[in-house]
Amino acid sequence: MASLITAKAIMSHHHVLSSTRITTLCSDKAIDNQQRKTKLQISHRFFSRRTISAAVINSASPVPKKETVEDERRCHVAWTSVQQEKWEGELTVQGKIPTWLNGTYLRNGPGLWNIGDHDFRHLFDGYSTLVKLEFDDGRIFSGHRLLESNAYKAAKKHKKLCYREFSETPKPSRSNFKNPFSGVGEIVKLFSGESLTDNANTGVIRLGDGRVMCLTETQKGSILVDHDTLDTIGKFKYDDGLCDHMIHSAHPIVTETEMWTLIPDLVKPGYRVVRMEAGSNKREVVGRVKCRSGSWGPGWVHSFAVTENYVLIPEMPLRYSVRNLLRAEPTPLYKFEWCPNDGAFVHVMSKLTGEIVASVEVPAYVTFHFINAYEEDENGDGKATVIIADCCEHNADTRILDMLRLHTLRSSHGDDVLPDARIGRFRIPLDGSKYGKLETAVEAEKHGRAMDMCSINPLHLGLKYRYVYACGAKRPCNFPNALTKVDIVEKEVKIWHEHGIIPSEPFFVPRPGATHEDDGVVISIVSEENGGSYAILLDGSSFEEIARAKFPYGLPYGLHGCWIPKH
Ligand SMILES: CC(=O)/C=C/C=C(C)/C=C/C1=C(C)CCCC1(C)C
Ligand SMILES: CC(/C=C/C=O)=C\C=C\C=O
Ligand SMILES: [Fe+2]
Repeated sequence: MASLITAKAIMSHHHVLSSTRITTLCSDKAIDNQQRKTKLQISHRFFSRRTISAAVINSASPVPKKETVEDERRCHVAWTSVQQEKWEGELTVQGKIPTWLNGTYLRNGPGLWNIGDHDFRHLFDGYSTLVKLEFDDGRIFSGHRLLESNAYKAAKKHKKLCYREFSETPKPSRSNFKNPFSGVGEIVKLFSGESLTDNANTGVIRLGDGRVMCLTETQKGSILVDHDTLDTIGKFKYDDGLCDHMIHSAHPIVTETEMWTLIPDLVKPGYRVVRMEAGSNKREVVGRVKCRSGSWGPGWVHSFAVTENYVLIPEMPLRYSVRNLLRAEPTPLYKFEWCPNDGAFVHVMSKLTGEIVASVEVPAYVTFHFINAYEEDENGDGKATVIIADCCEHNADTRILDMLRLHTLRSSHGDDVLPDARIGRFRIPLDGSKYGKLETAVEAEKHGRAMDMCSINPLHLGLKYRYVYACGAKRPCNFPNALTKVDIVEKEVKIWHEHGIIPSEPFFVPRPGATHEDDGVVISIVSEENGGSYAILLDGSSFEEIARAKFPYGLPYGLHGCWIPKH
């Protein structure tokens, strides 16, 4: 079977699409490489020859020459760059989409890992690629598109890396090689934010006022998009003086009325807790917390949690490191360092007053993602005595960061090499105690000792809740390869898995009017071993398949998504 497929023209009330040639790569092993490259060049409108062939060979740097063909055969489409900048079309649905599900699921993630002659090293380096699934009366209109960040546009124009990505630093220009002051210049560019990426490849959120924004950990990587066309609208301009802090959490907490986020301070280690009203571009500082550890840098903060009345600020022992920030070549911990001897902490701030109401030392932990948090009133007098906060916890093992290197992900030999993870549950007393607890919420074996990329019913944000949807594992694996539903009250787990798949974050959408927490659907996009991919819809309660819709081409792994209801 040839690996070129033509997507038919599709017309609907607002979709007038031209016929688009699209390409799958890993599906047809027999096709001759050279022939394949030629076809790609013909069918491809956007990428340079080198970009295409690099994507075909799909090599992570550095890969010995003789390995490339083997690598290509082994390579999973999850770690294969998208083959064109955009595509749009209707997907054929198998099964039945619930009639109430009308709106758009938008997913962001790194989808292009090479530019010019340069192959990226880490999963988080890739250029942002948006994928949409528009549910319309039982039909699915889909598409993907690369985000037009300055980092991506510059890379395309100059055919090289131009900004600092998660693990990569652009090479100094030739004229700067012999310049003894170029090092100082690089430091200035780093600390002024000039050299930092705006490649907003981590998540996408819908603000309460309806604006849709892609995000990463650099503040300049806050980019507005049109969720229908996937067009890049432009930078989100924060109308406050807080951008000089350069970085923020990649996971703000958004409701219909407000957005909360954390801004780490690299100079005076601490975090600003900020709030922005829906409709505004101005973040207000609600409070500031100083880091407790004596180390130079604040703990890395990818995400955090809120309850009804409090903001939880994690201070992980995985800390920003000035030494590693200044290094051109990455270390196994990239921009961070592991400082367990300096302690691990969680701080709790009042949303109303900005006061710190608890600051406890906890056992060492490593987490990208907080799941949820809530207040508990143990005395039954209406006053919160303890805060419960759950996160995807990697057993205080920092190896997970380096496991997400593309070469490691691509060269899977069926070995069981994914480090164990669990649902870590913090208990943070509000009585002035010095210590908090960190326990395993549900026996990790039940979800294959993998746990990340979580979602909950958004109506339970900051409140007591029961169900976590996340990626788990069917071992052996080198990456989470199953979808899981965890009942954290009954401590039961449901698993959905098919051989050879890599599913992205299971995203829960509640049914309007539902009275049960798990009454809704779970959406995920699955990359298949044979080079294909499909969108899957699971029933939120039974966790069984309701419908699926195959893409006419393979899509890579993606990170986080959001739901934009149709009004
Ligand atoms: C994709 C994801 O989850 C995380 C992306 C993180 C990024 C792009 C971090 C970038 C950074 C720099 C370019 C230098 C300063 C530190 C840091 C925020 C890690
Ligand atoms: C994909 C991932 C971890 C998987 C490990 O089990 C973490 C992603 C973090 C960024 O959003
Ligand atoms: Fe994330």
